[in-house]
Amino acid sequence: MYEPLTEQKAIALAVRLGLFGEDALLSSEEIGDGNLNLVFRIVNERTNDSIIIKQALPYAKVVGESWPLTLKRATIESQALRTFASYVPHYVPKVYYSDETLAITVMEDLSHLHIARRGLIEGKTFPRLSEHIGEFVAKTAFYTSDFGMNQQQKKKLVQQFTNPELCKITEDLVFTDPFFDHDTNNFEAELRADVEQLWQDDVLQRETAKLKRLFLTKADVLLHGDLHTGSIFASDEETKVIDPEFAFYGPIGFDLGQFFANLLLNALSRHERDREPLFAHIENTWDVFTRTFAELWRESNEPYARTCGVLDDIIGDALVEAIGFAGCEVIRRTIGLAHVADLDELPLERRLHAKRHALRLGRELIVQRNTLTIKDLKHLVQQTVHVNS
Ligand SMILES: Nc1ncnc2c1ncn2[C@@H]1O[C@H](COP(=O)(O)OP(=O)(O)O)[C@@H](O)[C@H]1O
Ligand SMILES: CSC[C@H]1O[C@H](OP(=O)(O)O)[C@H](O)[C@@H]1O
Repeated sequence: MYEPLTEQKAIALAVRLGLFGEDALLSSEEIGDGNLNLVFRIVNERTNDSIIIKQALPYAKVVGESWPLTLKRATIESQALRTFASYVPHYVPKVYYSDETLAITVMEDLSHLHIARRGLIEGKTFPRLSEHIGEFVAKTAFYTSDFGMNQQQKKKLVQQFTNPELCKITEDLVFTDPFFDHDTNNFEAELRADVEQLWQDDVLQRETAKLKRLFLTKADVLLHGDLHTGSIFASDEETKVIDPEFAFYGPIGFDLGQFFANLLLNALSRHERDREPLFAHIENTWDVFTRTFAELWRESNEPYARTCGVLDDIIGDALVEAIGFAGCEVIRRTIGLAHVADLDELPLERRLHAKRHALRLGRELIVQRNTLTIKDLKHLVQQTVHVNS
């Protein structure tokens, strides 16, 4: 039977599963700071060995029981971690155990690393973050695509990772609600005029509709589905991606777009002189992604993989998508239901300035996505900073 764990019940579960030695002295702490789930850290105080037990609640934690949410997301998460581990084991936590009924994933404790969002807010640079995320996205995308795996097998994976309830959250919170006067939106009263301008922007809405349609229909690759900087643990040497409960088959540019957007949001939270490391990470992620994907492409059994221009078309589409999806993420993290600490922790005047900037940047990313290069993102940030402010 499903029941939500408490700190004590999490210890009892760890003992029942035999995850520690018999003489272990266990302590437990609920450390979840995300929007949806419980996360318990269990430590053997005698040896300092530790594990993480993550449990889905039957509702969205950030809203409460009025927003019921499938427990199946825990199974999607553990299966996605295992699938990613078969391609990039060094970039995901080890999964020790999972249970569909209890909606739990027991995994490696990564507490020696920093959540990338918090580290970036504190000014850390994580020099290898972009190299690692570029490789993570390229390998998981290629090996789960029709170019990197048996195409019949891929159709089975598409079924396995059909994730309608979690996709619906993204369809609503990323692609729809922020672009209309919807009651999930949440923004400072001082931003109302800027937001109302956005709601009346027909060009923006038409382009966002195209991006939403891609998200709804384009089953390219197995995505993480929520690859923001709060879903990444990092240090100077290591990077680990967590929390793939939104995993599903979607457009190749989506994970890159989420990642770029959250780097851009952190850049906007900083003084102009301190933004360069974020732009460098964006450009390097893209370089590593394209180089790695192109190398893997040579392994493809698809006859069209050897047709001149096909790889360029895929990479070109990925960039246009990534820039457009980044624009949607920038806007929703500014005025939608789920914000980012990078902006929300700024003092009011700086916050309002950064959020107005984010709204303009998000719009231009969406509307101009077909003509921008990766290097243009930095210039776009510079161009959109002072307009009308
Ligand atoms: N494997 C892990 N090791 C250490 N801490 C973790 C691990 N997984 C999650 N956490 C902690 O729990 C927090 C919430 O986890 P997350 O998977 O993002 O939950 P949610 O799905 O609710 O967003 C993370 O920010 C991190 O502090
Ligand atoms: C009501 S869910 C809002 C938001 O939360 C998810 O993020 P996370 O679980 O990492 O905190 C996801 O981004 C959803 O859009």
